[in-house]
Amino acid sequence: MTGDDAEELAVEQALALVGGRNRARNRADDQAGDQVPRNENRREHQNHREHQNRSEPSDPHPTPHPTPPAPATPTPELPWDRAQAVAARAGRGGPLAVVRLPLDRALGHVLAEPLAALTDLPSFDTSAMDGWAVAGPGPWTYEEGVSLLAGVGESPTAARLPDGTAVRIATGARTPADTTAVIRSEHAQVDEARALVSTRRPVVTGQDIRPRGQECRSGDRLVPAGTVVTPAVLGLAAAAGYDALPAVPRPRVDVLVLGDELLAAGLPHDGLIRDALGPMLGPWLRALGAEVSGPHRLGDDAEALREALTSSDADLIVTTGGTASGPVDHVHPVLAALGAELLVDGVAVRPGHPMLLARLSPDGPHLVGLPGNPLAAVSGLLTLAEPLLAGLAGRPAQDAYRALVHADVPGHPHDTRLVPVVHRAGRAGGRDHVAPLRYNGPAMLRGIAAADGLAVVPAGGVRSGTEVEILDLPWAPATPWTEGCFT
Ligand SMILES: Nc1nc2c(c(=O)[nH]1)N[C@H]1C(S)=C(S)[C@@H](COP(=O)(O)OP(=O)(O)OC[C@H]3O[C@@H](n4cnc5c(N)ncnc54)[C@H](O)[C@@H]3O)O[C@H]1N2
Ligand code: MOO
Repeated sequence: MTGDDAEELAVEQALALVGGRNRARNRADDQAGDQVPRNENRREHQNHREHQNRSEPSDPHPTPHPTPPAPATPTPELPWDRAQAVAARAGRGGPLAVVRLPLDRALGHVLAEPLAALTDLPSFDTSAMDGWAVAGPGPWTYEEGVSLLAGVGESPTAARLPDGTAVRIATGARTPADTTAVIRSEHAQVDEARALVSTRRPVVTGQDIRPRGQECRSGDRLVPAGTVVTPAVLGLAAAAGYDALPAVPRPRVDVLVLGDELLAAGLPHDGLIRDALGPMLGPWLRALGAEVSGPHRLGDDAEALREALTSSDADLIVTTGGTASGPVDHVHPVLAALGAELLVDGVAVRPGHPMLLARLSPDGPHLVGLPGNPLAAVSGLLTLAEPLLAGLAGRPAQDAYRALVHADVPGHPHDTRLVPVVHRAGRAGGRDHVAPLRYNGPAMLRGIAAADGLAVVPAGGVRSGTEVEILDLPWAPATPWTEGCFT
């Protein structure tokens, strides 16, 4: 068994202990990763790290080890939902820029202003069917060879339809003034010899006519600011007279991948592994509406990291790895050296608890530090980067939704868990639900690759049949369309 496997096993064993019968806050049970006190004196606290694994004095089953003094001012990890809220607030902090984008470049952007109709829709009374425009009660006489077609301006012969007459009309053609109704061609009897049209069906005034302004009047608000420009919004905007849309520019994101052990190609060898995050984060962040630069692979080089942070002109820098306190984990020391403000420094969530959110300077970019373990990085992406980007892009937060979970899902003793799930339709009268997926250890992507969401599992776990909050993945149907999502 590799070290990683052993670590996963330890995590799963710890989680298996939980399932409702051991919900006491007991850090000694936490084999998923011991707790790093979060404050500015991280190095000082490393000296106390060995003590963090031991039972607290209130533990009903204390270990025989002596209890060390607690660190002076430990900053607890933020609860998961608070961390999400801090990130969302950080994203909404500044005024939004507005650009006017031609329709063919606006897909996936967020509307900076409401879309107000520039015209009535339809902009004239329109035939909804191919058939006959008629005036008054039938039968109606018609003039051979005269047809009203879509796209043709007002016909002098048919600008007004006299009572008792009919004119051939195509779907989308403007109806002449005084038209009572349109008779569909399949409902009309045409007596060519007498140039007479009749119908056996009752004729309702206005039938198959789309009156001007039926869908909207000029100036009506069609969709609000904050709407993501989908293909349908593009169609509506074009119909309503727009050539360009007022949009919030995409937030620019630099992706910095840290780690000397990472290979950009080929098979793992000699202790080196493939970088799984570089290829994943660019498309994922684009799917969240960002314009992405990178991945820039910096190795474990504090100076390269400092240089990349100070020279970035992005709105958000996303780093991967180096968030913990190993000898080459440079994120915290470099942020401290730059005087960055830590808005979130550790979150009570598994996987991903070392994730962090910082602001490099009061008007500088934000930085989301994703832990290196790949599923932990996904957790940080959804907890911190997604709400932050939603704010920067002017996109309203998605309403949280819940779904039934089929199967008991073990919880962490005191932290939230994010567990890959897949939506399943209820069979034989059963309700739609989500099923948790295996291979959900912090270093694994096998579960999330098969998932369409992450279940937010509260501390202690949930029983089968419980409703849990679901975070959609960007490729799940409920999420906004963005151009180049998978390119
Ligand atoms: N003493 C402690 N050690 C660790 C703790 C802790 O609380 N105390 N937390 C553990 C947890 S939980 C996580 S998550 C990781 C976070 O570590 P870092 O953010 O510093 O990440 P690294 O140490 O650089 O890497 C961790 C792991 O992930 C692999 N990795 C990194 N980058 C990539 C990548 N781009 N693609 C694929 N795999 C990657 C790396 O090789 C390591 O195996 O810290 C624990 N340790
Ligand atoms: O449990 Mo860590 O947060 O591996 O992700």
